[in-house]
Amino acid sequence: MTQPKVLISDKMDPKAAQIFRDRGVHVDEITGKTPEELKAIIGEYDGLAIRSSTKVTKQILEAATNLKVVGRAGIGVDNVDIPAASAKGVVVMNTPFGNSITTAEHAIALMFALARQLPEADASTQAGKWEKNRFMGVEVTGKTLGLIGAGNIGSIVASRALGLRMKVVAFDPFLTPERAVELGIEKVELDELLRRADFITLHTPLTDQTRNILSRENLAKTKKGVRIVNCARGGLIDEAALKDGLDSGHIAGAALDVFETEPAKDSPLFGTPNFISTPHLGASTSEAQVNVAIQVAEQLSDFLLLGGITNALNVPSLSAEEAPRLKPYMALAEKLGSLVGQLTTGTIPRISIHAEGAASELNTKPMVAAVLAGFLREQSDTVNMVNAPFLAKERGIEVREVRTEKEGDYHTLLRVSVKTSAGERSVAGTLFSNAEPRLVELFGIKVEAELAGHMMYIVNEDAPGFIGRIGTLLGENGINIGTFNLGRRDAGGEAVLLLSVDSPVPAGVIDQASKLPGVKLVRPLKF
Ligand SMILES: NC(=O)c1ccc[n+]([C@@H]2O[C@H](COP(=O)([O-])OP(=O)(O)OC[C@H]3O[C@@H](n4cnc5c(N)ncnc54)[C@H](O)[C@@H]3O)[C@@H](O)[C@H]2O)c1
Ligand SMILES: O=C(O)CC[C@@H](O)C(=O)O
Repeated sequence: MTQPKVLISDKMDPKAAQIFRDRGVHVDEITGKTPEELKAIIGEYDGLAIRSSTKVTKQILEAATNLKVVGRAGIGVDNVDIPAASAKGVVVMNTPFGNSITTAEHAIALMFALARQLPEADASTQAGKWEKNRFMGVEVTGKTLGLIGAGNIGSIVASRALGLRMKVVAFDPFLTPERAVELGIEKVELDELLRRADFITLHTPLTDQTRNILSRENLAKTKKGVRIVNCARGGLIDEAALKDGLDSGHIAGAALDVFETEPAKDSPLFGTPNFISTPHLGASTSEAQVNVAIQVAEQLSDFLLLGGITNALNVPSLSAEEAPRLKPYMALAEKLGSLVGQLTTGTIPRISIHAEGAASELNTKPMVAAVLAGFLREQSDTVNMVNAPFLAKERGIEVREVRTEKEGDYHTLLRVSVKTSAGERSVAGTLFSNAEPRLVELFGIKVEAELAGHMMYIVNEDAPGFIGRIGTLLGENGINIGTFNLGRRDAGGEAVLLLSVDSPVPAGVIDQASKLPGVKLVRPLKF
């Protein structure tokens, strides 16, 4: 076996390089390269270890002719084009949990800095002003902390805040009532959190649902005098509205570790009184950096030397023998899970995976994990096939697995059913030519669709003229339709339409589509 080569392209604790060397992996540490410079050298490497500075784009991946694995020493992988990596067969791994405590501590530090105006008081004192009367702070004891996102980091923040004798309310649609009780926090809706919180701290991934969650409209609903901390991802807050809220005095303070555009070298917020910023330092402690460096080096070495897969975001853990047969089933399972995840809201007490015909004879565990990973990806960008079953358990989702050897209409079939407040809902798919995943049933309606790229799901009354109207609307907005899949319960009854489109459908167009005559529901989908 030739010695695998790994490139560390972002500043990382030296323990990572040491582990690679000790395990017999060749390692180069070359940081600070431009994308063009990285493109020129990436072809030499089997593995790439990164933090957040390196952007692993489609272009970089195209030039990475030998690359087998990308390892993110950290949690968020928004700097990696995962679909492009998957398409190239490059495994993407992260190191969940390694920096959670550190990031939670940074959020608490920023909360205190806001409460006592520490940066401004420090600058004034060191300027020789001794402005004792200018800096009147607030206590955090007895105040209400509003947590948006109560996952790994959010729940650590909650425990620290409770230790500070704060009251903690949380908005997280995927937080079960049992978990909230276990954490000692109160689960509330977003509007209630905005109304009640003295401090707000954000701990969600950046997804289509969380983008701009503190929009201008939502910021206006906050309590006067609120203080806001964001150590999660830029893009969760409307920065212009935040600036206006600080200027008007409605918002008493804001601290951002993350910005919509990074590095943030110029922002209208800079210089605003009661605004504090740090340059994405959430994970920057020696302890966290040692944790994530060790984890990423061990994971990449295991993969390159032994084929072991840990904390992968785009592939299941599989043995070498099973892999070829299971691969198309995994893709089908992931897509069905993702479809259900995108089309259901709120907490789900049960998810069932039913393998029928040929599928029932295979190892269904990775398929179940793939369904769960696809389903939970809407809620957490750190989920993978390894941690999806644990995450499902933590969220109180009962997972059922059923096998039926007898074939039905199809030689092989996977069915995913979820229990919702509206009853049991299920989708099913098969493999065409034993390799190509196809959706064949959607909530009781027969369809035949490939789940890929950007799509639209529409429920409408089956009536003449509808297809023309939706086609015209998309055409007028420059959106090209790739495929068109129709299904209906009965003639003149409820019909579903699954469209694949060549580009994302803007929210405004979704809104217009939902107002077309006879339309009951429109949802954008992404696979
Ligand atoms: N500043 C930094 O340096 C730094 C360091 C580590 C992590 N992070 C970021 O912090 C964030 C949280 O990380 P984590 O490890 O806690 O992730 P996590 O996946 O454990 O938790 C995310 C939580 O957000 C919740 N959520 C998802 N959609 C939501 C919605 N629409 N509304 C409210 N809640 C929603 C999920 O249910 C989940 O509980 C991530 O974006 C991560 O990239 C930043
Ligand atoms: O590597 C860093 O410094 C930031 C890491 C952080 O954003 C993460 O998502 O883990």
